Amino acid sequence: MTEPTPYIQVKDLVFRYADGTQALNNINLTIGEGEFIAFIGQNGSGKTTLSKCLNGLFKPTSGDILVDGLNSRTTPIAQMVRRVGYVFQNPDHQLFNSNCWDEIAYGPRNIELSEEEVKARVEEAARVVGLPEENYTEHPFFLTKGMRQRVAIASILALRPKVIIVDEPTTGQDSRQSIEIMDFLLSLNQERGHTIIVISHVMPIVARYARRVVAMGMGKILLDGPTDEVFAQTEILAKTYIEPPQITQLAQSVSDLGFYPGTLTVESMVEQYKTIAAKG
Ligand SMILES: Nc1ncnc2c1ncn2[C@@H]1O[C@H](COP(=O)(O)OP(=O)(O)OP(=O)(O)O)[C@@H](O)[C@H]1O
Repeated sequence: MTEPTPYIQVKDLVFRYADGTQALNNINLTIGEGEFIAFIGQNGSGKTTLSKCLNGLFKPTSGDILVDGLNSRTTPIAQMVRRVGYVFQNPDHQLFNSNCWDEIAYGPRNIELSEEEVKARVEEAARVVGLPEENYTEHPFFLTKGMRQRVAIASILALRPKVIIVDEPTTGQDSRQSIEIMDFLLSLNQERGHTIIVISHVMPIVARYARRVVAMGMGKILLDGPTDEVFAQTEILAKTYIEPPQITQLAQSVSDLGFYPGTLTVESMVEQYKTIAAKG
């Protein structure tokens, strides 16, 4: 597999909040173009803080973050958000305009694009997320949660960032809606070339969609690698109270029969079962 071109480089990152809480401790991380990554870890492990550092909302206490060659310490936030977008966990914390059009237009207007360019970007972003034209003038709060999330993503897309970080995209959604939003993020990754980072506590979703997992604990990176390899590291994961998906746990418990301990999906488990059964 060829290595993706590096787009974000995090070097010895430490982040401390104003009250002295050290949320990130010596983080080193490279994120490439076109990756689909999940940040996992128990509450308070530093996932959100790291994400806000990556898009320039927070400046490092020490260490450096280079995005597209620009150092986040010295790069104006308007330049950073054009490269790394962060979609809040709860769209209701992000949406504050009285209609969808103004919501999506807010970012492009804020970076002082011409009204013509703003219009083109809003139309494009609305089309990509599947927001019907009749909803343009509607207040976002009258939409379903799934649709509000799409408006939140559209408002980030309108800035055309290479990297989109989505904090807990499936919280409060049923399984059909979760698959819908994750399939949509996958299409942004595969069809439009965006690097996608999701923060998630839902391990079957992580197993199904992420190609790489960064597992955090106490402000540090505990594991970073291909999803199957990370989920095979049960002892390290247990330290941060992360349980691999049930299907992975099942494969691990019968690995002595020839099942791969990094099995991620039911489909893969069934295929392995057929092969093992055929051998008798
Ligand atoms: N505004 C703040 N001021 C002080 N400490 C904070 C602040 N926000 C977060 N923290 C602390 O920083 C640490 C990392 O928190 P962070 O929200 O980044 O973790 P997280 O992994 O995203 O958690 P969650 O899964 O609950 O969203 C925690 O100890 C948290 O209590």
